[in-house]
Order: sequence, then C-alpha cells, then structure tokens
Amino acid sequence: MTTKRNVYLNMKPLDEARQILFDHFPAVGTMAAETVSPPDAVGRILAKPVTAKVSSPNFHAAAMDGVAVKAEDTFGASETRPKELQVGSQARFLNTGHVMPPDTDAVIMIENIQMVGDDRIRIEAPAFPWQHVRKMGEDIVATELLYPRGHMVSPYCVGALISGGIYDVPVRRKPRVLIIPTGSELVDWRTTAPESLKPGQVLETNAYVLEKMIAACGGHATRHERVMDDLALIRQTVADAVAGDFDMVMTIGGSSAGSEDYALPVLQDLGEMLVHGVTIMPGKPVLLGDIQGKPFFGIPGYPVSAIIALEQFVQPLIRRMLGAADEPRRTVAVVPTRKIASKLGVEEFLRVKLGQVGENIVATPLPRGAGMITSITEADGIIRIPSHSEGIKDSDSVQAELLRPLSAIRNTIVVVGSHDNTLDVLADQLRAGDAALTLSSSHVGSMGGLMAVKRGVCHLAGAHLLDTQTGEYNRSYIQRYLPDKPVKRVNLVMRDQGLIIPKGNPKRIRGIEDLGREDIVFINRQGGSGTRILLDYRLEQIGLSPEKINGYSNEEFTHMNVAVAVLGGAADAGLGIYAAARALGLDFIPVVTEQYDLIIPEAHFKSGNIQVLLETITTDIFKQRVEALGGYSTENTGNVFE
Ligand SMILES: Nc1nc2c(c(=O)[nH]1)N[C@H]1C(S)=C(S)[C@@H](COP(=O)(O)OP(=O)(O)OC[C@H]3O[C@@H](n4cnc5c(N)ncnc54)[C@H](O)[C@@H]3O)O[C@H]1N2
Ligand code: MOO
Repeated sequence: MTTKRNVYLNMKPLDEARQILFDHFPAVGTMAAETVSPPDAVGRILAKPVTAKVSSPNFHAAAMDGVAVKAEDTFGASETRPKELQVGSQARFLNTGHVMPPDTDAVIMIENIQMVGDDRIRIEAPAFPWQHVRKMGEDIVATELLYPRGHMVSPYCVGALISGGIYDVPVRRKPRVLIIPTGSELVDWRTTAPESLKPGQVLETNAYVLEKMIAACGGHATRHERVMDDLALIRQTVADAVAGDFDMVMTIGGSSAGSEDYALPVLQDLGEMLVHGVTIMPGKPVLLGDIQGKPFFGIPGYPVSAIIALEQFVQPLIRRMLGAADEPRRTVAVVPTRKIASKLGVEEFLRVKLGQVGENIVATPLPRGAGMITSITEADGIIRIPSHSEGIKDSDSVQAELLRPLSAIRNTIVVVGSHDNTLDVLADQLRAGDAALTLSSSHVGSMGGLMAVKRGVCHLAGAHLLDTQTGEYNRSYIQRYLPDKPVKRVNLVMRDQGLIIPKGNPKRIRGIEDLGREDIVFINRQGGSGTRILLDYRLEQIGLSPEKINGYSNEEFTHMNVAVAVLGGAADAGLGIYAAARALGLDFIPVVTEQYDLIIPEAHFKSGNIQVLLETITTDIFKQRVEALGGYSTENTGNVFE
C-alpha cells in the first residue's frame, strides 16, 4: 500500500474546465451513423438530414363521410333554390379516407344531403373546391426535409418517419461508456441482504445511477463489477477498457486526495491529465483526462458529487459526440426561506425544495452533504451560488434550475417546522387522493416553523411547544411570536414522549422518577428543544432536581441520536418519541402525551389545497395508519382552535 497522496494541482472554474474538455475533444457529431427502424429510433439522434420518400397522403382523399362532387356542379344551390345531382355521375358516395373519384374535387358531408328517390340527392348549399378533401401531399411532400441532422427522434416523429417512407432511420451510434466503480468497501446489492450489511460496507449505487443518466442523454453504459482499491488492478481494468471498444471510460471513487485514491495515478500512467479539481461543490475532485485519444473521467465517489460531475462534463460531451443540442434546464425566480451562506471561491449546487406560497415560489435548502443522495432525490430545483458570492439573503430573488415541472410545484403544500412521522403518512395519503398533492416538509424545529409562518414562506407549520406555566401547547407561543399574523391551529396528533431504554429494560427503570438513581446514566436533548422543555417541566412537577441526574448535561440534537446513544450503551435512558425507540428495536416507557398541531395562516386556510389536507387528516384511513405506527392518538385530530 502506498502512502503517497495526491494534491490538486490546479483547480479550475467550471466554465474553464468544460472548455478544456470540449476543446480537447472537438467531438461534435463524430459518432458513426447506423440505421434502425422508426420505433427503435425514438430517443436517438439523426446522423443525416431525413427527406421524405413518399408524399402523405399520396392521393387526394375524402376527409369526411358523404358524397364526392365537382364543386362547379353545386354552385348556386341555396335553401330557397336547392339543387339536385345525379348519383353515379355527378355525386358519388364515399367514406372518410377513400380515394376521390376522377373529376371530383369536393366532399359534401352526409348530414347535409337529402335523398330524392333512389338515385338523386338534394343540396341546399354549394360546395367550394377542395372542401373536405385531404389533398395529395397535404401533410408530407416527397423530397421535403422531415428533420435536420442532430434532431432527437420523439414518439410523435415515428408517425412522420413511417408516413414519409423512411423505414431505415440513420442515427448516430450510441457512445459506449464503461463505468468502473472502485473501492474495497463497496458491496453488490444483488448479493448482500440489507440486514447483513456490516459497518464499513457500502452498497454500490453510483454505477447504476450513472448508467441510467448516460442512457438518458443518448449513450450506452456498461457497469464493470467493483474493483478493489488496488492501483495495479484499477490500472489494468482501465487499460483493457480503453483498448477494447469503449468510446469513453470512467472510474467512480478514489478521485480525491486519500492514500487509496488511485484515479489520478492511473491516468498519469496511462494517459494525459487535462483537469484535476474544479471549483464546484459537490463534484470538486473530478478528474478529466485523455487515454489514447479517448475521454477518461475520474468521477468523485460521493453520490451527489458523482451526479453533478456527470451532468456537467460527461453528459454534455456525449451530446456533442452525438451532434445533439444541449438541453439547459428551465429556470424560475425563487425566494429562499432563509439566508444561505456559501463558500467563497466555489460554485455551489444547492439543492432546494420549492413550493408556491402566495405570489412567490419559495425555496427551502436541503442538507448540503455530497454523500446524501436524498438531498438530490428530494430536490425540486438547484440554486447555483456563484463562486464570487458568499451566499444569498432570504430577501434575494434568485434563479433556480427546475428538476420538476412548475405545475407539480404549484401542487405542493409547504410545511415547515418540527418533524413528526405522521407527516409521512399524510404525504402518502395526499398523493393518493384525487388532487394528487405533494407535501413538502422541512424540519427546522417548532420555533423555526413559527418563524417561517411569520415570514410568509410556508403554507403551514408543525409545532409542539409546551407552555410550562399553563400546560397548554402552542397557543401562547402563537400569541407571542405571531401577534400580527392571523392563524388557525389544527391538531394533527397527540403523541407519546417517553423513556427510550435498552431492550428488556435491564436496569428495571419504571419512569422519570428513576432518573435520579445513581446507577443510571441519562442522555438529554439540547436546550430549547420541545422535548427538553417537556423534561424540565416534568422534573419540576415531580420535584426531581436536574443535578441529581447523571448525564443531564450530555445533549443530543435529535430523537434518533438519543436512541443511538441508548443502543450503543452510552446511556441507560433518554427522552424521545416512540418511533425512534421502535426504529432501533429499543423499549419505551410512555411519560407524557404531547400535542402536535398544524399552524395555518388564515390567508391559506380556505385554499383548496389546505382544505384537501384538512379533509385528509380526518379520514378513517389516515387515522388508522397513524394509530398503527404506535405511540400516537388521533382523538383530537382535525380539531380547529382559533
Ligand atoms: N483531504 C481531503 N479529503 C477529501 C477532499 C479533499 O479535498 N481533501 N475532497 C472531498 C470531496 S469534496 C469529495 S467529493 C470526496 C470524493 O472523493 P473520492 O472520489 O476519492 O471518493 P471516495 O473516497 O472513494 O468515496 C467517497 C464516499 O463515496 C462512497 N462511494 C464511492 N463509490 C461509491 C459507489 N460506486 N457507490 C456508492 N457509494 C460510493 C464511498 O464509500 C465514500 O463513502 O472526497 C472528500 N475527501
Ligand atoms: O466537492 Mo465534494 O464533491 O462536495 O463532496
């Protein structure tokens, strides 16, 4: 094993790095042509201009059911002076699509004629020439251009291609790409049961994601099995791929500066490095190179970094090789829900949730870790914060690239505040309903939710704020923090908070009163959290002083982290919701039932989407699903407080 580490030689801004790549591979439309059938051409790029071989229709055709006539013979007909025509010579019955008989140039619809005996018809209006006739070549004229080269064939195009007699469609061959995931920690999902995953093992995902993304832009990718962190092995795999019939090769992982990051040494051994390191985030350590005239990419291992690197470099290069146009994403002006700091000197691809609240489309930032695939799967858009900017203010209107259509974003209810698992049930039920609404929730704590209501950047907030003076939830906080904001408060659920303890309760804890025992170590929540307020309130009620509790000053920030501390043996008990205990197979002693409400500004309360939400939470199916989670009660669900 080598201990030599790579250093980023010369980080380039995104535009410059792209230019270096495109200049080095001036590959526009270089893929050879091949022919495929019209249906198989869908999604492919035309290698040549396509001109029609035949006209469509290739004869004059009746466009309506009725009689074919010579327009001239009908001139002068009116209601007061109807005309009669002889069937067989002056008028011939035919149906939509039939060939027009010789010497006819118009069709009169069947409903506009009267029979006179067996062989004459009466009309009360003249026909004008070519009325209700689809003339030869009306749709497509033989020899005319159907599509220029570089056009992407759509399902609609198949109709025009076949009608125009193009049965062999010239398209560019798909660039063949080999994807080589590297990393000794990677395991194959097909041979690894999820329960058997050991610490240190990571399910290989990127090769699958990239394979589909390459297919989406017109390439064809092959996934190599994962290669261990072994310089010689990776080098051999890359060398074989380049010598074979792949047009492009990429490794995933090992692109940065770790002692086992081999993408750069492999490239240096086999070819020429063009760029190592781009001032973007995620995606910084991407490596661009040339091995024997073929593009080589060292794609960073973090899932979002891999996706961004692919979108910024690989997909555009593939489109160029195919001679296809670039497909910039639509952008829309959005207002961030809070101010967002960003590092100077790097262009950040910030993933955001979007929703239309009042006049504005508001953007809530998602977690920024490049290792979090959900930060991009949950995203509706991407805000690109330029490298010269230290971030964006919450009042700034900025552009976001859209990952979902605007119509879907307008159909989204934005809820901000404390997290609760029943919101997931609600999201699912809302989507299954006739309106197919999306619930987009951001978890910033109860107070964060109230502040979002105050600033008008959400449709509603979820909160469970206990007033220790009165024992009431939320009301006094609303009075205090939202004095000028008329809101309605609707109960979503009552939920159990309780002691999360090890399976089997080895220390025979009975309740909060036991937290003062000398043999028990507690794990606390951070000051200001709803749960901490609750604990302190409860301790005061039973007259147990915090100093008596071992571990009272050890704080965690989430219910799950409290449960993890208990599971790992760092603590014997912590206060949290039942769902967290259940997720880790721990035991739970209910302590109090707390109230979780939805706080809805009057301005939104009457809106159709909110009314659907309020109906949904009172349905039996919603309540049953919530009760089935355990630790919840729906006795007050849907109750409205002014
Ligand atoms: N000292 C420094 N460390 C790191 C830097 C740096 O500048 N200095 N850059 C960080 C950045 S930014 C990124 S991005 C990562 C990417 O580095 P690598 O390309 O070397 O990626 P790995 O270390 O191999 O893997 C990172 C992470 O992703 C997981 N992974 C890798 N491949 C796959 C795959 N095919 N499917 C699923 N997951 C994968 C891997 O297990 C790691 O957890 O480096 C930072 N470090
Ligand atoms: O820049 Mo790395 O690609 O964020 O995680």
